[in-house]
Amino acid sequence: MNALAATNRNFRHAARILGLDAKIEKSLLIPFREIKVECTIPKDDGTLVSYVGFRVQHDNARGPMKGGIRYHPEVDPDEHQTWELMHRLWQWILDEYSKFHGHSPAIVTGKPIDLGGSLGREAATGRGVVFATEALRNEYGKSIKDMTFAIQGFGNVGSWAAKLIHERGGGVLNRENAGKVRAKFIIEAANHPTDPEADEILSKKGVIILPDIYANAGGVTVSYFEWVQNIQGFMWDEEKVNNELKRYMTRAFHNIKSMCQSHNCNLRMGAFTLGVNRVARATVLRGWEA
Ligand SMILES: NC(=O)C1=CN([C@@H]2O[C@H](COP(=O)(O)OP(=O)(O)OC[C@H]3O[C@@H](n4cnc5c(N)ncnc54)[C@H](OP(=O)(O)O)[C@@H]3O)[C@@H](O)[C@H]2O)C=CC1
Ligand SMILES: O=C(O)CCC(=O)C(=O)O
Repeated sequence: MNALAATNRNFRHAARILGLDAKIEKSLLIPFREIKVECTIPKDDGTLVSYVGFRVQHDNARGPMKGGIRYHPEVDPDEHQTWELMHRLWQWILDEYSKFHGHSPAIVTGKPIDLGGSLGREAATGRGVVFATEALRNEYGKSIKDMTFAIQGFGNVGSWAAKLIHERGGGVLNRENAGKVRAKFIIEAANHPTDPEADEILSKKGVIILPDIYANAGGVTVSYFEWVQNIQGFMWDEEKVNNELKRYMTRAFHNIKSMCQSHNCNLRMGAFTLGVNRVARATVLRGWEA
C-alpha cells in the first residue's frame, strides 16, 4: 500500500473514532491546494532539460503550512553535491522571496547556521526520537540504559539517534547480533516505515509501535523553532533548543496517551485522533467546513 493510501486509511479510522461529521471528514481529506510546476533549464552543452515539481498545501486552519522538500533520487545521488545543492537552494529561496518582501529568513527552514538556521536542527530528529523513546519507556518504568536497540538506516536520523542512545548507556545492535532481535517496541523514526497490514500483525503480537507522525516530529519541531527565532530576530543557544524540544516531545506523548485512554486505541490512533481533532476544531471555528 502506498504512503498516501495508508495515511488516508489511518485518517478515516481516526475520523470514525472521533465520530467526525462527514462534511468535515471530506474537507480535511482533500488538500487545500496542489501545484504542479515545470521548469526548463539550459544545460552547459546548450541542450534543454525539464524538471517537474509538485507542492501540496494541505490545510492552514491552525496556522501557516510547512513541509519537507523531497527530490527524486536520480536528481543528484552524490551526497556532497546534494549538500552543495541544498545550500544553493536555501539561498535561492531566501533571495527570491526577499526580493519582494524584504529580508525574510523565516520563509525557509533547515538553513545553515550562518544564514539564520537554528542550532540543534541537524541532530533534532534523532534527538526527538530519543526523547520520544524516553517518554514511552517512562510509561513502562525502564530507562534507555536497560535496553538494546536495533536501528535500521544510518543517515542523519539513525546516526544521531544511535549516538544519543549510546551516550545514555543504551546498547545498539550491529550486524553480528541483530538476528537476536525480538522487539517489544518499535519506534518509527522514518516516514511511513510500517504498512497498515504489518501494523495489524505487530499489534496482535503485542508489539508497541510509537508512530512516525509523533516519533520523528523533532525535526519539524526544531524547524518551527528556527522560524520562531527568525521572526524574533533572536538566536537561542543549543541548550535552549534541546530543552524546548524535550518539553514539546514529552508533552505531546502525554497528550497522545490521554487520547488513547479516552478512545481506547493504540498509539498510532492516539496520535492521529489528537491531530485530526485539533484541525477539525479549528476548521469548524473558522466556518470552513464544506
Ligand atoms: N532528516 C530529518 O530531519 C527528518 C527525516 N525524516 C525521515 O527519516 C528518514 C531518514 O531520514 P534521513 O536520516 O534524513 O535520511 P538519510 O538519507 O540521511 O539516511 C537514510 C538512511 O537510510 C538507509 N536506508 C535506505 N533505504 C533503506 C532500507 N530499505 N532499509 C534500511 N536502511 C535503508 C540509507 O542507507 P544508504 O546510505 O546505505 O542508502 C541511509 O543510511 C526518512 O524517512 C525521512 O523522511 C523525518 C523527519 C525529519
Ligand atoms: O524540517 C522540516 O520542516 C521538515 C522535516 C521533515 O519532517 C522531513 O523532512 O520529513
